[in-house]
Amino acid sequence: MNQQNVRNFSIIAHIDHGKSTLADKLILKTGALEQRVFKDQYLDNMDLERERGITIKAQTVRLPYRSQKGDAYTFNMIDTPGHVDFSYEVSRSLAACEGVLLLIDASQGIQAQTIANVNLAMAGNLTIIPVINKVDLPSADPDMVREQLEDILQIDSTEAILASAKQGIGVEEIMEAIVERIPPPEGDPDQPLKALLFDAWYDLYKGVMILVRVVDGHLKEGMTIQMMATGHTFEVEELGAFTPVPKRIDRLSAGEVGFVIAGIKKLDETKIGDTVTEFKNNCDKPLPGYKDVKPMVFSGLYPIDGDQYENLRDALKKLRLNDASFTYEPETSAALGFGFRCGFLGLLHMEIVRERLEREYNVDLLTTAPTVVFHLKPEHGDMVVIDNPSNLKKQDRTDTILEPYLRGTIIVPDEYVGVVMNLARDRRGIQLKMEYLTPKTVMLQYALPFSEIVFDFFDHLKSSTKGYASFDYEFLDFRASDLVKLDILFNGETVDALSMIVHRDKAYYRGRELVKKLKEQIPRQMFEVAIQASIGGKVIARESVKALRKNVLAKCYGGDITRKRKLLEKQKAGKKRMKQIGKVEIPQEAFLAVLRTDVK
Ligand SMILES: Nc1nc2c(ncn2[C@@H]2O[C@H](COP(=O)(O)OP(=O)(O)OP(=O)(O)O)[C@@H](O)[C@H]2O)c(=O)[nH]1
Repeated sequence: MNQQNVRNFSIIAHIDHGKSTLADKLILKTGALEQRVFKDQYLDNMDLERERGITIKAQTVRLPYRSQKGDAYTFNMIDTPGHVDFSYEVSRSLAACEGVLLLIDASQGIQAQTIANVNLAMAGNLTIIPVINKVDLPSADPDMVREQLEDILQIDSTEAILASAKQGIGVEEIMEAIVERIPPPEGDPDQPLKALLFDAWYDLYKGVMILVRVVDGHLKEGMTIQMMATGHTFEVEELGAFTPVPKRIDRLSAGEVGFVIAGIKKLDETKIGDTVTEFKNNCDKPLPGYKDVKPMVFSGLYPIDGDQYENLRDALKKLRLNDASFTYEPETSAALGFGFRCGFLGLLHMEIVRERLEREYNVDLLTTAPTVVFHLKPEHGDMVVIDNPSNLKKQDRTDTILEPYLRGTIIVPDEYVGVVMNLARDRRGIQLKMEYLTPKTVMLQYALPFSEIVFDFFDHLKSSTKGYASFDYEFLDFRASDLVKLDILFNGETVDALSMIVHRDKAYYRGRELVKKLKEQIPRQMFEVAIQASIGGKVIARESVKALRKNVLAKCYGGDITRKRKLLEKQKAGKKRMKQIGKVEIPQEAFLAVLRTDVK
């Protein structure tokens, strides 16, 4: 394909503004896939994505398009995820594009992630085609969105296309705009190969597959390639593109996007953001690459049944092949035995990993309460990373504990400004900025401790603003805070997996709330269970669960042995998600009780 007739673009939007629906329509309209084989949201092919209706992993498809003037084009379309946990995938995708379709819901208008994504696109000097979507809705207000485009994003609103991805309105116009407005890729086909590796995953049948955008030169089968950051060399076995079904092609030229299979055994041998070049005919210098993504939220994963430890290790290894953004390493807990400490990008990411492990690899898991990562700086000596509160052993007065802060951006109608300010203050937020975007819409920016927002901030924000607020965040820095370790004891024994690090001013409140919630979660046992919260050895709260003897067999008068067995089986199943700690049996829910306590 002539380089002049290639268009590489992404669709960016706030969550639920209709990216996947539009992507589907583009696939259908270009005739890449027949209606017969088409399933809604074709690109969301992971089961979980389909069930939750969200896009997790960015997908790329190559689409043929014949313009109204009759010329043939190739579109490379990259669908991007909308949730803030996965925003690193967005910036990755954008580096492979010359333009974006900026989708805005006509009834909701510009939201926090719209702004974050536009900033990324502008930083990458990409052409932006604004699309006002969902114009079919009775509540659609395209004029309001046009005004916002001008006022908030400084984008010429006459360029906006009115569309309904659902009903197929405006799709032709969008495809023509892609041809007319997005420039073809630059790059010199006669230079040595220079390609950006922007995604990689492990395919059960084909092994590691990498997705590249060729900048200069070309790739062809049989070529020996070299990864510039790692130095590894491989021979190209197969090249192809998703159309959306994988299709083999023998050459990828400057400006094109496609996948490469090159006998790469482990995902670790590839580095996303790396530059791929030809071995012995290297390009002069690598492309700028990406910042490494670091997990922000940590939690312990333990097999319910200790015998499943090796299975869990295997499952984690396999899953990591497909998701390099999550990390794991073995850890032991006095309470829970052998397990793994895992790092995630955020809570949604954590839930997804947990579900995939249980569903795809069939291991029953116990998850401990998530925590953010802290830095401990002793007066003398090196900084220690604390990704598990129980590792914070003894605190010296001279120790400094630092916690991660985020820059949170909130956009709300002006009548909710007071409510948002109160909420941010309760969460130790420091206001950085307040700006009227339009006479009725306000943007507030706060420096917020991550630990204060990780669990329930967004829910509170949504409910206190009747759903009108939108929120986006990015990592800011680590700051010293007055933090203490809160321990939980059952009958005098500390349960390390329940420890947490909290701000001193909130420690009493959190301790009291947590023991109350735990009391609700712990089933009555044959003896009384005392639940205590303590800080530095001093007990600050206590509740107790009264003793009870639950005799399931009492109901079985007579000697019906099958019935008796059934009841015992039932009781055993009920215990599945219990963990024996000392003499006390603790259900999974108890470990997550902290998620149900108000952070305030
Ligand atoms: N009425 C109407 N609904 C739409 C339109 N486009 C999308 N929707 C609906 O909006 C919801 C979200 O659409 P998606 O395409 O999943 O949104 P998304 O932006 O891809 O969401 P994420 O992948 O989770 O970021 C779905 O229920 C769609 O059916 C439209 O033009 N009109």
